[in-house]
Amino acid sequence: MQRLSESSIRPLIVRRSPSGLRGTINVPGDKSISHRALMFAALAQGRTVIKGLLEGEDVLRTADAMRALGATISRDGSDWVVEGRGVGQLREPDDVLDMGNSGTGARLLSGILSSHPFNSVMTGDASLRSRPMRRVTAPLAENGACFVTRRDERLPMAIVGTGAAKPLNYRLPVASAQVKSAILLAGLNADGETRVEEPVATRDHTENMLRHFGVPVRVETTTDGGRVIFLQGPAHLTARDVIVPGDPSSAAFPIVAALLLPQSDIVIRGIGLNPLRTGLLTTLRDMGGDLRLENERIEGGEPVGDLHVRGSDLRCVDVPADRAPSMIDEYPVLAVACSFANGTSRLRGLAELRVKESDRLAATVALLEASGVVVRVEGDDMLIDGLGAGQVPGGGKVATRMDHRLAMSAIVLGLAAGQPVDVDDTAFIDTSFPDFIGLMNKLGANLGGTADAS
Ligand SMILES: O=C(O)C1=C[C@@H](OP(=O)(O)O)[C@@H](O)[C@H](O)C1
Ligand SMILES: C=C(OP(=O)(O)O)C(=O)O
Repeated sequence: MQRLSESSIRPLIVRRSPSGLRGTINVPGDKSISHRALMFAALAQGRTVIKGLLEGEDVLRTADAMRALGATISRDGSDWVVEGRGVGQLREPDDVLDMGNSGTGARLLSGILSSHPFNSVMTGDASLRSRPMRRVTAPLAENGACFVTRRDERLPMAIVGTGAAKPLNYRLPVASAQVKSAILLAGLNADGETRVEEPVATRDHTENMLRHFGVPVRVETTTDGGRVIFLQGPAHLTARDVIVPGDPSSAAFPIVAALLLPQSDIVIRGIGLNPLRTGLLTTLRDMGGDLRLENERIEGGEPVGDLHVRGSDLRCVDVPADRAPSMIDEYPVLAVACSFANGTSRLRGLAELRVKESDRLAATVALLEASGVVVRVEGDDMLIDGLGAGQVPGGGKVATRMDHRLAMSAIVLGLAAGQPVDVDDTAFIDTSFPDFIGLMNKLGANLGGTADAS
């Protein structure tokens, strides 16, 4: 498969859409669930068939890593087939594991590698090499593994795993499903009970999928809305087929674009509706967005539905900090929606945005300011002075900083703004949403004005 290269850039000039968006689409498979499906299938005994796997760059890196660790992974039509090795049975990789742009791949894999008795080395692209790893290496080192990172706790890092991992008892200092999952994955090959406490509930795909693979996971809810997760190791995973729902974080882009363009009327089929992922839908409804769920059902153990979206006049919103984990990747595109709303919006508690593929707090401010929107940061909150439907001047040049969500947010902004928006590079969209531009064009977005690559 082709791999993203930091030197092949794809600029795009985005012009206002001539009409509203119309049509019915499916978005690609959920990225979080896709990473986990490959990892858990590799840790299971037997053969797992995965339907709807996201074939984005981030997930393909995870597939490569699990192959390097001894799993057999192949594509059969549109299905992916994994012959697993079993917990504790992965083998030492004979080369560096390159996780590309993916924080989820790197953090979750650290948990697996820490509790296997061999050595490995992990790296990533320039974006991933700038992201903090201490949040996983600090707790995981307590299970007996040893990590040698660069001096500032960044990748590349060497991991000396242990075959006699101690179970961890850890309270997360930040709301992070990646850290929670890394600890649970390490616990699969530890001797005894692993306990992870999260002060705010984060996406629970790891807990759900472990149960699906036959591992008893106990969850208690704390009085202040947090959760404690218990897992008994060593655990045995039995191969079970997986169906991956459409990614609500990817759906966010066509959803916001349709809301901002009058006369839009679209349906997105089969979106994952796990309640720990639907903060954006709640927020857009609070803003007056015309969003209707149809055909709600359970598929592959996760709630899914079809979402009907119509162009809407939006009003400003005040988003509480405790909603952040349920929409953490959606803030850049929500900020775009707020720019076209009436009144000043306040998005609270966004500290974690500073450590994503880019500093998304700074990058979102730059994205909006370049197109004539007044926006400011107060502590960890972002305040956006909305200009009203169709009133954002546009004309900005956007630096996407190796960040797929920024590139897609800039495209949504450009589709609804007055003047063309100049996006420096759209290549990283392939990490999570291959053919995003093709799908938007299918809805009538008319994204064609590619500038010359330089
Ligand atoms: O566990 C996961 O699959 C993810 C968790 C989130 O990261 P954090 O755990 O850092 O919040 C999210 O931003 C990321 O895109 C996917
Ligand atoms: C933060 C993201 O992903 P990751 O942490 O896996 O790089 C994202 O997809 O927005």
